[in-house]
Amino acid sequence: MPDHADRVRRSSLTVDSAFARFVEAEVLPGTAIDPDRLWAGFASLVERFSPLIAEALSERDRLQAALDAYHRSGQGRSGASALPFLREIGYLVPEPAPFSVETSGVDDEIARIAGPQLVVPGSNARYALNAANARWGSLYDAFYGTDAVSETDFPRNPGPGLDPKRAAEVVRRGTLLLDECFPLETGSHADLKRYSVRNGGLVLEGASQTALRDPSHLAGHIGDAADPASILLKRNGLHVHLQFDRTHPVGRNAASGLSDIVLESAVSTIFDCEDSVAAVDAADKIAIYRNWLGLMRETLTARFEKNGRALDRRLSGPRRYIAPDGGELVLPGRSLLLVRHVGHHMFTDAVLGPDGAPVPEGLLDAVVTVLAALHDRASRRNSREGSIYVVKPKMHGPAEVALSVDIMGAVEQMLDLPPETIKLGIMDEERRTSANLAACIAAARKRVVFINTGFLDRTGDEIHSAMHLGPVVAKEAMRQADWIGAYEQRNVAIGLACGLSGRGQIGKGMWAAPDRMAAMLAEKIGHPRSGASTAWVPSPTAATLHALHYLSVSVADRQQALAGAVPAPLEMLLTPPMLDNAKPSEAAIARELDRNVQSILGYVVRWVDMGIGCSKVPDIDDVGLMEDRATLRISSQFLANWLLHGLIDRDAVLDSLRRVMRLVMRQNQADPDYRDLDTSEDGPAFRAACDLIFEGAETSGGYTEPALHRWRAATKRRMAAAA
Ligand SMILES: CC(=O)SCCNC(=O)CCNC(=O)[C@H](O)C(C)(C)COP(=O)(O)OP(=O)(O)OC[C@H]1O[C@@H](n2cnc3c(N)ncnc32)[C@H](O)[C@@H]1OP(=O)(O)O
Ligand SMILES: O=CC(=O)O
Ligand SMILES: [Mg+2]
Repeated sequence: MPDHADRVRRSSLTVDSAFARFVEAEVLPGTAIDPDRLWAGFASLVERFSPLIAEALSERDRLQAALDAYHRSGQGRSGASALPFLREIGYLVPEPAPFSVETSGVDDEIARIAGPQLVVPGSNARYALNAANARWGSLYDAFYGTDAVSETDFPRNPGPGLDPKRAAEVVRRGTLLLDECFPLETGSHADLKRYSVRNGGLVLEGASQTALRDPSHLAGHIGDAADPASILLKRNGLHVHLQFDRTHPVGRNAASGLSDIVLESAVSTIFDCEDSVAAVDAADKIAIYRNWLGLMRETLTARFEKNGRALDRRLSGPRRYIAPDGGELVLPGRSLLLVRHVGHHMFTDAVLGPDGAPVPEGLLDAVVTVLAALHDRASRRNSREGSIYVVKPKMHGPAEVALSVDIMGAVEQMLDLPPETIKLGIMDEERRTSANLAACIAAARKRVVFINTGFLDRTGDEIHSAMHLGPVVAKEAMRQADWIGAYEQRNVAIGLACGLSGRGQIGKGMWAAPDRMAAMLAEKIGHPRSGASTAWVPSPTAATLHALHYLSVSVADRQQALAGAVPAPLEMLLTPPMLDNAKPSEAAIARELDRNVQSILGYVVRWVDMGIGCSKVPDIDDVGLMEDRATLRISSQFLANWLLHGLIDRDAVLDSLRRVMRLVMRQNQADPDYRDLDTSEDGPAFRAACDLIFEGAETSGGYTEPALHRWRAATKRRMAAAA
């Protein structure tokens, strides 16, 4: 039950006092909206949309119940056999007639420039600032600091200073990039002694004089044209900044003085209010909204200590160059920011509706984040087009997309914004959305700016959808299942058919192994090759490395080549990933159980006890994996499924939880905030993990929030009582 203490009345709403103060004293000033109008507008939004949201949620449950009954009767093992049934119950809607999206006022970062998309938990100001500034990143640092350059062949110097062999390899790899992407008429960039600019062209001096094979690759320079401090190159819409400094430890060993290669990296960034944060009450929501507001007002700063030094972080400014024609070229210093709201199924007691019930949290996200973005509409520093980019996750099918569109329209009216100022990113991460993707895009045709394969949630929903059909394949095998191949291919083919090329992004999912950059370099080039114009990365360093893929592959050319591609058959998409007769050995089952329990506990302990919504959690082999609510949904749904079908039993799960909790404690020992946590069996994290697994089959959508929120809120209450 929500706690009604310390609340104020606003219109027909009852609002947490601190929340009301935050909105009235921090968000509203500087906008033309006054508090009375805001709260009255929000109250009518709540009154209008709460019943519609409730209806959408019960439609989810109706369809899942119909699927469950169908599956219990043993039907639906192939997509082909299930199609008539899925049409009959309204799970599948008719395909729309061919159409093209009509979104206008879209910034180039979304519509035209293919490049990495970073995601950052909105609760962390230090990371959020870092993300906003991650538009540019040092390639040399990214190579030097990660396994992108082999740590076995070129070990890192444990002491201070650069290891010369590793540094030389970094430079060699940088030169390979330059030679591949900016080839010379003759020779290699490694041979050059001087880069200079003459008559708007790049003059390159080595043993002899040479030039860029494609002179249009030169985009600008900084400093004296005869001996520039920097040269700016451009390929496939992305800029590459060559930094020259003959006093720098790297530059002094390079004949040309090249000391770094700085890549345009995170072209866009998603500020996340959803799966990477732990926000269970008004205080948590305020902290996240305050960071977003600070970004929109350009006032956000963070002070922190790193390597024994106090550091202040603030937003970077634009970068200025002399263009080849002698004019000034100003490039954004920051990533274009989008904001991800929570899904329709979330409610928050930061505000209580006229009936005293928590309001739909998505409505609060819509109003407060758009209100904060009004500050940017005045300065146009984030969106030069004056657009506001909202990413809406976990929508099930076109009716829910239409509902989001109506909510955005109502928010625009309420805040006096021109229609369709708010653009919509559609996460294609629930099965009913993938299966009706064209209709989903059609429902948002004037606002849609991206579709993205959120394959992590999508995997969780795949398991939940088939919960009663039988045991599903293990997590690793899921990546090879038919449905996922069809899902990824269809997303691109349908996105292209709906005219997203040049108007919005077709995006791919997260690289969830933040320390495995060599593997990322090898695998994630598949994304631009598949025709996707962006893909998610977990960190600025990953953004810089993933940018190499877009420099190398022209997404525009790939999209042109793929135009008219036929989407993989719906039957394939809708064939569930069942184990069938291939029951794993007892040892394999035990390993899979421990592996998933490890992911769950490692993440949940930090969520419930420390309020950290996204963590790097060591897996059973000690590889740090990014865990968020979506990966938790997979692990918990997976175990719930094997439990339901008798591959594991309750005692085995409890035994694994007990053993793995000890391992998790050991893995976290170095974290000073961790030691005093309650990791006992009665502790909130253990119990949350139990709820996630034991109640997983019956939890609507297989979502993790009910258990996480319940136990985090209980922990916060206990901490408040003890304080
Ligand atoms: C399924 C989905 O919904 S995916 C989307 C949700 N997931 C995400 O948003 C993942 C975002 N990434 C993260 O949260 C983090 O990278 C984690 C939790 C995976 C790992 O975090 P850490 O263990 O702290 O990373 P690590 O110690 O390697 O690096 C920390 C440094 O990288 C920076 N960093 C790491 N991730 C990010 C990020 N996403 N944005 C900006 N900076 C980041 C930090 O600012 C820090 O640098 P600083 O000391 O200069 O501030
Ligand atoms: O939100 C992303 C996902 O994969 O889920
Ligand atoms: Mg997701």
